[in-house]
Amino acid sequence: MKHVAVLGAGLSGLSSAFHLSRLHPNVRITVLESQKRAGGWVRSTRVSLPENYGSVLLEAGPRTLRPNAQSVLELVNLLGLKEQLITVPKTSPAAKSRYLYIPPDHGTSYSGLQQIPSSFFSFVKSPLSSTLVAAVAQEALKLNNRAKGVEDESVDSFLRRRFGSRFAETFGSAIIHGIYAADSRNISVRAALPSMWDAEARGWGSLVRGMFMSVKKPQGQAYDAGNVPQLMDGVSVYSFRDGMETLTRALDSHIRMRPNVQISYNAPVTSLASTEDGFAITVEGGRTVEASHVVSALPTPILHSILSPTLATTEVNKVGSLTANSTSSVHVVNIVFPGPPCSIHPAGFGYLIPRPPTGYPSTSPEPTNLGILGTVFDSCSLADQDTEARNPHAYHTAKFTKLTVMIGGPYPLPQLPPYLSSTEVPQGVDRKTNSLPQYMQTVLEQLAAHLGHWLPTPLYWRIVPNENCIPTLSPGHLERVDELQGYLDERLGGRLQVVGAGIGGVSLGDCVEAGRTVARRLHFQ
Ligand SMILES: C=Cc1c2[nH]c(c1C)Cc1[nH]c(c(CCC(=O)O)c1C)Cc1[nH]c(c(C)c1CCC(=O)O)Cc1[nH]c(c(C)c1C=C)C2
Repeated sequence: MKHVAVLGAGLSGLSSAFHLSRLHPNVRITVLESQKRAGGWVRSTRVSLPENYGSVLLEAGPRTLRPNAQSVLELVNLLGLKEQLITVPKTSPAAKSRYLYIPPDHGTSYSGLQQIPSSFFSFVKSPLSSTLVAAVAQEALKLNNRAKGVEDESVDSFLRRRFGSRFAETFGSAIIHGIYAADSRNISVRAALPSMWDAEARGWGSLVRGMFMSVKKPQGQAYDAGNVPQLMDGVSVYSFRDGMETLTRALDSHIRMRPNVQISYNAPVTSLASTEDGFAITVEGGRTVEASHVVSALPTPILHSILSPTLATTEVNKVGSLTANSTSSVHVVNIVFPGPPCSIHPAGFGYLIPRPPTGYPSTSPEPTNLGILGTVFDSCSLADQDTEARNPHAYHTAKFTKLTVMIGGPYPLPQLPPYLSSTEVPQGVDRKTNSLPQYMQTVLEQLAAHLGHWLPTPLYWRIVPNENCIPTLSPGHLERVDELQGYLDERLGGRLQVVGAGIGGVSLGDCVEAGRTVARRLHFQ
C-alpha cells in the first residue's frame, strides 16, 4: 500500500491531507504535527470578560477570508460550515473605509488618520487623493521603464518605477505591512502583486493601460462548492461565528475520522532521508515512519534543517533556496474596551501605518514607539462573533469594542512584559499599582495618539507573540521555487512535494489551494 506522510498540520498540511484522503481513499496517510494541536497560526479563542460584559472571540492570527478563494468555499461546502459563516457586505464601512495613519513627522502637509479614497465623497475629502491621482495619471502616460531581462523586483522598486516614490513609500509600504508584516523593499512583486506585474507587460509598460485591456481568464477548475459562491454575492470578506479556527478544527476532525488517515500530535520530525523506495522520517523520541511519498507543509527553513543533513554535500546547495526567505515576527495585541465602537474609533476596517521616511530603526524600539504596523477594528467586521454585540446597530450600541494592534515585522520587536494578558496579572500587583505593564501603557498611548483622543481602561487585553509567522517572499522567489521543485522532481521522481506559505503564497486561500493541487499532482502506481 502506498503511504504518504504529510509533515505539519497547519492549514496547508490539513488541506493536503483532506484532499489526499478524498482523492486517494486507498492510500495510507500519516500526518505528523510538532504541536499538541492542529491549525498552525490559526488560533481563535473565546475569552470571558469581567462583570456582565459576556464573552469575546479573539483571533491571534488571520481573521478574515476573501470570497475569491474558490478552494476555501469548497471546504466550507464539503465540511458543512455554511451555517457558521459571518459575512461582511461590500457596502459596510468595514469594507469601504480603510485608513492610513500618517505620523506628524512623516514630512507631509497632512497627518493623522486619513481615509483611503473609495467613494466620490471620500475622494474629495481625503488629502491622500492628490498623491493617488497624480501617481495614477502619470503612470498611464509613462513610457515602459521595465529594464530588459528583469524577471522580478521588489514591490517598492516596482511601485516607485511606475507610480513614483511618494506613492511607493506611503501606500506600498503600508499595504505590505498589512499582508506580510514586512518591508516592501524586500518583497517580490511577482509573488505579492502578480496581476499588477502582468498588467504592466500587457499594457506596453503601463499598469493602468494594462488594467483596461481584456485578459483571457484561464479555464476555471471545477470546485465542489455547492451554493457557497452564491452566498458570497456582494461579500467583501468573511469569517465564522467561532472564528477562523472553525475551519482548521473542522478539517482536523474530518481527517481524523477517515479510515485511511492517522494524525500524530506532539510529533516533531527531526530527520527526513530518502531511501530506495521512499523516505525514512524520524520523529523526536526516535520513532521512524516509512513512507513512499512525503508532502512537506513545514516552514521551509525547518524542512531544510531536517533534509539537508541527509543529503550529499553537492546536493545541499540545490535545496539552499529553502532558506532564502527570511520571516516576520508579529506581536498581536487584542484589546477590548468598554463602550461601543463609535466611542473608540471611526467606522471602518482599521488603519495601516507606512514605513518611517527615515527607515526602520535598527536597534531596540524607542520607549515611545513600539513599531506599530497597523490596527484592525475587529468590532466593525466581526461583531457577530460576540453575542452581546450582535445587532445591526452594534457600532453605536454594543457594550464593548474589540480591536487588534499589530506590532513588529521590520521593526525590532519590543521586549515582552512579564504578563501577557490582563487576566495573568496577579490581583495583588494590579491592585497595588493600579497600572498596566509599561508595554501596554505605551500601546494605549500610541493608540490614543493615532485615534486622536483619550481611551478608557481596557476590560481585557492580551499580547500574542507570533515568532516567524509570515515568510518574506523576496525577489526571485517564484524562480527559486520552480528550480527547487524541478530538482526535487528529478532527484526523487516527484515523491517529495513542498507546499505552504513559504512556497505558494501566504494567504489562507493560497494554503488551501496548494493542498488541493498537491493531492492532484501525486500519482501512485
Ligand atoms: C499576524 C498578523 C498578520 C499580518 N498579515 C497576515 C497576518 C496573519 C496575513 C495576511 N493579511 C492579509 C493578507 C492578504 C490575504 C487576503 O486576504 O487577500 C494576508 C496573507 C490582509 C489583511 N491584513 C489585515 C487584515 C484584517 C487583513 C484581511 C483582509 C482584508 O480585509 O483586507 C490586518 C493586518 N495584518 C497584519 C498587519 C500588520 C495588519 C494591520 C492592520 C500582518
